Amino acid sequence: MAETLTATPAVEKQAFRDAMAHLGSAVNIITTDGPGGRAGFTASAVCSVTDSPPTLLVCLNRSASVYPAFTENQVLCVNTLADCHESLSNLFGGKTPMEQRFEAAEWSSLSTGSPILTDALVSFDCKITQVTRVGTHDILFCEAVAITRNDERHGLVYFDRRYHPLMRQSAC
Ligand SMILES: NC(=O)c1ccc[n+]([C@@H]2O[C@H](COP(=O)([O-])OP(=O)(O)OC[C@H]3O[C@@H](n4cnc5c(N)ncnc54)[C@H](O)[C@@H]3O)[C@@H](O)[C@H]2O)c1
Ligand SMILES: Cc1cc2c(cc1C)N(C[C@H](O)[C@H](O)[C@H](O)COP(=O)(O)O)c1[nH]c(=O)[nH]c(=O)c1N2
Repeated sequence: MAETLTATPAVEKQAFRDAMAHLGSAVNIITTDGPGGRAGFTASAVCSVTDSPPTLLVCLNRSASVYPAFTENQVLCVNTLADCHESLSNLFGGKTPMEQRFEAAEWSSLSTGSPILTDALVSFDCKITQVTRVGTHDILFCEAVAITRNDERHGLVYFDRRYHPLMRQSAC
């Protein structure tokens, strides 16, 4: 007997989002620069994939205003935010004009030319090596070509739709 195909997902979008709000995650500003222009957005959908070659993934909504810049430049930097970066995260989280986003912090560059946030916890300067399309998002697989770290700062976590500082354990 033919199986009935249905467009209704087993879990509704809102139920999925409510559930995902229970997963704490680091907060990152993903930046790029190149022929497609300078752009940046806040992302929590970031994780390590493999260390050989050193690869992270970043999930980017194709409807975001920054999407064309990332696809054209093919490079990006994952700037992981510290506890002092809550307002910067909101600024890069949508709607604000691009110049205004970048004016709010200091930037340098490493290897690819993507903006490096000078006081980030860690910055992974990357080239995009592979892209997989899933639903509304593109999964960008990114190979790190340079890294800069700040080992003193405290972290920032997004959990339950709010920001929380994440303290380093002091040395004993
Ligand atoms: N992966 C993403 O695209 C993502 C992640 C976090 C937040 N956001 C956006 O930031 C804003 C505030 O988010 P919030 O966490 O305060 O409340 P929310 O209710 O919009 O989201 C709750 C959680 O659901 C997930 N989520 C939200 N939108 C998603 C999407 N389009 N695709 C996949 N997962 C998604 C995230 O894990 C998020 O933390 C919203 O506009 C949201 O869409 C997007
Ligand atoms: C805490 C938090 C976390 C995320 C986001 C927002 C916030 C506040 N946003 C949304 C993303 O930052 C926003 O869509 C972009 O800034 C693009 O917005 P404009 O289209 O330029 O207004 C987001 N978008 C995305 O494509 N992938 C992600 O992982 C996340 N994560």
